[in-house]
Amino acid sequence: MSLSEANREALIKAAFEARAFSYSPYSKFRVGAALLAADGSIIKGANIENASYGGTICAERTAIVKAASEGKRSFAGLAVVTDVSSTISPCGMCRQVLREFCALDMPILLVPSDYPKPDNPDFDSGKTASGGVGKMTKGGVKATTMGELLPDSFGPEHLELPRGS
Ligand SMILES: O=c1ccn([C@H]2C[C@H](O)[C@@H](CO)O2)c(=O)[nH]1
Ligand SMILES: [Zn+2]
Repeated sequence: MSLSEANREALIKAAFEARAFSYSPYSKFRVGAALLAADGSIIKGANIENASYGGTICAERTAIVKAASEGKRSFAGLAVVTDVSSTISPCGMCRQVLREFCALDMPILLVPSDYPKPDNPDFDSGKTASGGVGKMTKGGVKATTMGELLPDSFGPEHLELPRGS
């Protein structure tokens, strides 16, 4: 699976738009996520914090729960942007929640807050990002996939397996 250039740009723009609605008075760390659904629509989500702290919901889960609860359960890509210029990866809990609905080869774009970063030989090299999964791509975007972020994962298909007695 791969994203067209137009879809990639639309998804990145939507992630920035989503970030504007972050409710993050405690961490002051805004996050925006945008999911491209199989029907071509884009669903946005922001992190929504809570005075209890533990009730906080990340941007990625906001987006996927918004989508799934409106009947969209098949996706072609995800983009995530935060307030920092290094690329930030979804937390463990979000990876598992995304895994429920996203194919292992679904592209995930991790976008720096200063996107597009100026040209740099590494940014279009397709090199593996240092110290982790994914490839560096145009504008400083780290491109990875669901399966790279959550290898050897547990998913809905495993509940269909025959059970031992
Ligand atoms: O991938 C991430 C990482 C963090 N956060 C949120 C949760 C919390 O509101 C704030 C700080 O952890 O950032 C996200 O939304 N997505
Ligand atoms: Zn998360």
